[in-house]
Amino acid sequence: MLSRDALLDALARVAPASAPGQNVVSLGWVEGLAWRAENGQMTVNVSLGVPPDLGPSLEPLCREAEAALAAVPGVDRARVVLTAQRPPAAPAPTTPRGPIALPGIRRIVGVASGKGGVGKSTTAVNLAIALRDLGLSVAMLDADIYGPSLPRLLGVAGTRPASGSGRLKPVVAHDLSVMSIGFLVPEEDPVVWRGPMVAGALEQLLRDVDWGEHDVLVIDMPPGTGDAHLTLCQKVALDGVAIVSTPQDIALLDARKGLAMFQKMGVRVLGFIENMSYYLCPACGHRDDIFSTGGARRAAADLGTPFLGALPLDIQVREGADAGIPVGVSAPTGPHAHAYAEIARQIWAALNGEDGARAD
Ligand SMILES: Nc1ncnc2c1ncn2[C@@H]1O[C@H](COP(=O)(O)OP(=O)(O)OP(=O)(O)O)[C@@H](O)[C@H]1O
Repeated sequence: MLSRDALLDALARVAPASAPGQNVVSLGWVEGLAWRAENGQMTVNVSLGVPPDLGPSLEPLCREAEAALAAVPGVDRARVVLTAQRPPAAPAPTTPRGPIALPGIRRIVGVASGKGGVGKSTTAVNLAIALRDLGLSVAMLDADIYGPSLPRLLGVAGTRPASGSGRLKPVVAHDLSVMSIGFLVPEEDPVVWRGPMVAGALEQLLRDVDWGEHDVLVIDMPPGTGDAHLTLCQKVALDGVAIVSTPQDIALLDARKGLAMFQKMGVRVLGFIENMSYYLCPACGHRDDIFSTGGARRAAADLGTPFLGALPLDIQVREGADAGIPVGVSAPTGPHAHAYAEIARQIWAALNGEDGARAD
């Protein structure tokens, strides 16, 4: 049985030349450590938070750490990534702002869209998986009270959360700690709540849940700009939001509205993500820009907002969503997982102020 101690012992043998007598564990560089079976192979994911100036010179150390971990009995594969260390003054491990305190959650990121059906929830789930694969401990809140989709997308529809000492425990799916109104209300019941009830339900999902300790909480926000957004922006210490859009003009118009709303609420917009951006033929690899790709990139440039990346329209993404096994889980080394990983890395860097951007 693999244990955290065995993995830390292996990492304690990895010593950077810049710090004689020390190792990556004693230096406090091990920020994320997670392991799980991927396609029958026990895979260990580690993120090392290193001083920003040392980053580029430490790639060989990463490979050394991967070799040390792979030598631990029971480990088939190891993946080690570097992230720049947070400044020591960062207020970890709690997020103090916002009236709803979530002690134990270090960073909170929202995934939003200006309109429905652009693939926001699918993107949020795959980003959460990609953050997990950076070695981070990840929780997810489905803030779509009217149309919760996380239970289905994560293959845990029909699960009832356990409760203990008056608080609900998140449901664990693919190593993510998840809460959704969909676990509490039968899926076929249309939720016909008025605004204040939505706000109340959301607050309960945040407050009355024993979230535990996590590096990041990913909130799948409802589409559009409504009551739930106001509640989340006012009551939760959002560190930033990413806005998902498709390349079509109409969706972008809505995305711009979303951007304006968050800016008005003083929530930092981390950037735009273009979903269903292009079509990659699975047979020949040909790329087809069916929707005149690049709209979100251009809009981001116009609006002075970062562009976080483009994701293909792909049947594997949809099939994974329908089956409750996100494509990042079923094909962790495939091109989709890679595209989500690139965006997740930028988001994590931005949340930790490593992109040079100022948190508003
Ligand atoms: N990149 C993609 N390639 C193929 N299909 C996708 C992709 N992204 C999402 N989809 C599919 O598009 C549909 C809508 O996705 P999803 O439910 O994630 O959208 P949404 O924006 O969250 O919708 P809503 O706001 O209405 O909840 C789903 O069938 C999903 O499988």
